[in-house]
Amino acid sequence: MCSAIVTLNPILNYPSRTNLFKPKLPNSQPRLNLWAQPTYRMASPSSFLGGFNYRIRASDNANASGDDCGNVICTLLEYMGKNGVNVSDELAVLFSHLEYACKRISALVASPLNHNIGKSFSVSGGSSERDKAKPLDIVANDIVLSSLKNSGKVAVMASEEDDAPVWLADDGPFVVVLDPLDGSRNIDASIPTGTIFGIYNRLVELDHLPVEEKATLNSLQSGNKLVASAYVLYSSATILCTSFGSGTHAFTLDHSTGDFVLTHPNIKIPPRGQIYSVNDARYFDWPEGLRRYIDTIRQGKGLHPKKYSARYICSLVADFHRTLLYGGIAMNPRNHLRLVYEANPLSFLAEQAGGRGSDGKSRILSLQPVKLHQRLPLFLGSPDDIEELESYGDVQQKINPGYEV
Ligand SMILES: O=P(O)(O)OC[C@H]1O[C@](O)(COP(=O)(O)O)[C@@H](O)[C@@H]1O
Repeated sequence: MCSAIVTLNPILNYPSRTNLFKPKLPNSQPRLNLWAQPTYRMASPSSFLGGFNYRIRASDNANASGDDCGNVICTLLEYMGKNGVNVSDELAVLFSHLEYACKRISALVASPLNHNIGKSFSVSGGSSERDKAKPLDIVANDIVLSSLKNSGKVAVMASEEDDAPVWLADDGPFVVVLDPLDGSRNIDASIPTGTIFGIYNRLVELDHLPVEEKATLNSLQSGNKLVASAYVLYSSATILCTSFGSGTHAFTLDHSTGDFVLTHPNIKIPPRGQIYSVNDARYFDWPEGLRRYIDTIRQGKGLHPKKYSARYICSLVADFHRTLLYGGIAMNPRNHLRLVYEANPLSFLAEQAGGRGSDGKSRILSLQPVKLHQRLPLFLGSPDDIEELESYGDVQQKINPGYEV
């Protein structure tokens, strides 16, 4: 873990860069030398955090293997290199393009112009008014699609916003599944939103199949085959939280340099929390087991003898991010969230942080998706809380009348 000392520098010192958000690794650039000259900056540059002096000190329990970059400011790109988790160059290129896409989405959701986007769009689809894609969903989807195309590393992209997966490159080593802008109906009130993505290897044994078929089958891989996953939270800070299969780590966007900087190495979810997160206006549609569980923990009569508190933003990435840091359970007990685009990537991050992802009965990552847009009940969080919840048996909401709000 790192500890930080932050002091205010009265002279704001933004670097005069014109290309803050350009991808660092254009597709065409050969990357043989990617890690040869690490660009570590020593701590305390006065420009960092737009005028804050910031020192990072490795604390006693800092990862001895050095995978948190030790005592220096460490960007996501650096972290992926030799002194960090040492992912393949191909995965690093893909991630740098995803990073770029998410910076663009971050700028978009914070832009004073985003409310105008709705006026120039008409969006169809969705079974109810609330299920319709919003204009920003479509724009975010296009941003990610173009970044993935440019990366040259992706065979197929399957997005929550598209009816079918998009085949991009026969020789792309990866498959990307994503929800480009989760919680977008919160945007008009400036409530946090997020992007979620999961990355699989392309299944080369399917290469001979027709494009449509191999695109679908590649995208329907079970969550335990994930190579990496991540979410990006667009909130008071823009945070990219990721796992490459060796722990869960979060990076915060430094708007003054355009870098995602490692701020939460090796996140460990508390074994138990004291917060439950659910839309409890649905209480009367819940099964008896779930009602009993929530009634019990609210009163402090559960296995953890403390009264639980409720927090519900109604934006999955934000509710999950808080749960990862503080512990407890983030849940949506009805068939609403998607296995492929949301439940699998977030369960991977939860497990890598010592937590769990469950549908109320089974481990999410062990489920075999049968449909791209398959929905299911989702419970994410602290291992002891999830275990206690599951012991109530009947926690999946079967009544799903289609809520207006
Ligand atoms: O209406 P509910 O059941 O509270 O669902 C809220 C959940 O739906 C979401 O908005 C996702 O739904 P969409 O994919 O339809 O946008 C999550 O961000 C949020 O956690």
